[in-house]
Order: sequence, then C-alpha cells, then structure tokens
Amino acid sequence: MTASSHSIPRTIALVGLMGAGKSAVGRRLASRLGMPFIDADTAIEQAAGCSIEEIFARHGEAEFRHGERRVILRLLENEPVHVLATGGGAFINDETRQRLKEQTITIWLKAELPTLLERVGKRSNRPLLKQGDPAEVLRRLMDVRYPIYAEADVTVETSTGPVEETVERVLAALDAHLGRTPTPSERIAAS
Ligand SMILES: Nc1ncnc2c1ncn2[C@@H]1O[C@H](COP(=O)(O)OP(=O)(O)OP(=O)(O)O)[C@@H](O)[C@H]1O
Ligand SMILES: O=C(O)C1=C[C@@H](O)[C@@H](O)[C@H](O)C1
Ligand SMILES: [Mg+2]
Repeated sequence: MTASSHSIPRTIALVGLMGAGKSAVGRRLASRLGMPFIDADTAIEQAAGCSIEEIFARHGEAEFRHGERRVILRLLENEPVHVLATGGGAFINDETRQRLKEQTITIWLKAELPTLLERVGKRSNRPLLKQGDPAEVLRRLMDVRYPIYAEADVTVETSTGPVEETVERVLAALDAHLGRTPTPSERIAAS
C-alpha cells in the first residue's frame, strides 16, 4: 500500500527552517493525500488580524512565540486530522514540540544552507532574516535548531529537485514510517 492510498491515522506536521518548503510541500502533500491543509503561520495571522511582520514589529518576537504556541495547540485540539505546515520556530518550543510529538507524525524537511538562502531570497516577509545577514542568521539557526528538528519522526532531504520531487520523497518516507509503526487499529486488524 502506498502513503497516498494509506488512511493516515494522525495529523502530519512539517517542521524545519525558513525556506525548507513546509508551506509549499505541505499544500501539495495534503492534496495528494486528500487531507485538509493548514498553515500555522497563516492561522496566526488570521488570529492576530495582521501579518507576521507586523506582529514582530508591533509586539516583538516573544509575543509572536506566545501566539504561535497557543494557535498550534488550538489547531491540534480542534481540527480533524490534517497536514500542518508549522512555522520554523514552532518545534523549538518545548510544550509545542511535546504536543506535536504526542499527536502528530512529525516530518523534518531538511535543506542545506545555499538552498535555503536561494529560496528565502524570493520573498522578504521573514522578519528574522532582516535582523542581520540572512546567511549568518540561517547558519546560527541551523546550529541551534537542527539537533531539535532531528527529534522528528521522519527526516526528508529537500535540497535538490522541484517541489513535486520533495512531495514524492515525503510520501515514500511516510510509507516506510507507517509500515514500521502500525496504528493500534491497524495492529488489531493484523492480529
Ligand atoms: N524541492 C523543493 N522543496 C521545497 N520547496 C522548494 C523546492 N524547490 C523549490 N522550492 C521553493 O522554495 C520555497 C520554499 O518556501 P516555503 O514558504 O514553502 O518555506 P517554509 O518552510 O514554509 O518557510 P517559512 O518557515 O518561512 O514559512 C517555495 O517557494 C517553493 O516553491
Ligand atoms: O523560523 C522562524 O522562527 C520563523 C519562521 C516562519 O515560518 C515564521 O513563523 C516566522 O517568520 C518565524
Ligand atoms: Mg511556511
């Protein structure tokens, strides 16, 4: 059975750095799996009534992180099984990470620095990257965050090829993961 024909038992949460492709891959992955797609950054903007850039500018990063944590916990509590593109910093928060690990299949979209830089260069809506040289900011975030993203259930390299190729890799990785860890109902069905 392939992931696209598997019934996915839990929400799939994509984690990783800015530009890794959580939003772009998540939207296509959801469509391939026939699941709803939710972008946590968009949900935060809707809840705040303004853009992430405006939240950072008016209230600061700490307030954004507070809102991010609350919005993701609410989504996990209230929304049926879906594909969730998290914000790049969400998985770094201890409480959010613990809940994501308990309730979702976590997938780290991993990319090398030059790839991330090329991708984030296309849009200027990421406030953290305006706090200094984007390459230095990303390098620092990689040092701090990669050991934490590595706690995800599944890691998928996204460095080469188009978005569709990354989606195929995620589907294959999901197959392998679901094959290794059957859900309780799958376990009962197989016994
Ligand atoms: N193989 C690939 N995998 C993922 N994204 C790719 C790939 N090739 C090109 N891209 C492009 O890179 C960009 C990735 O940006 P995207 O907004 O999806 O990242 P993100 O992880 O959601 O970042 P953020 O944390 O800032 O929200 C998109 O424009 C996407 O089309
Ligand atoms: O990596 C981060 O800390 C961020 C990533 C984006 O998804 C947004 O959540 C915001 O720009 C911060
Ligand atoms: Mg995104």
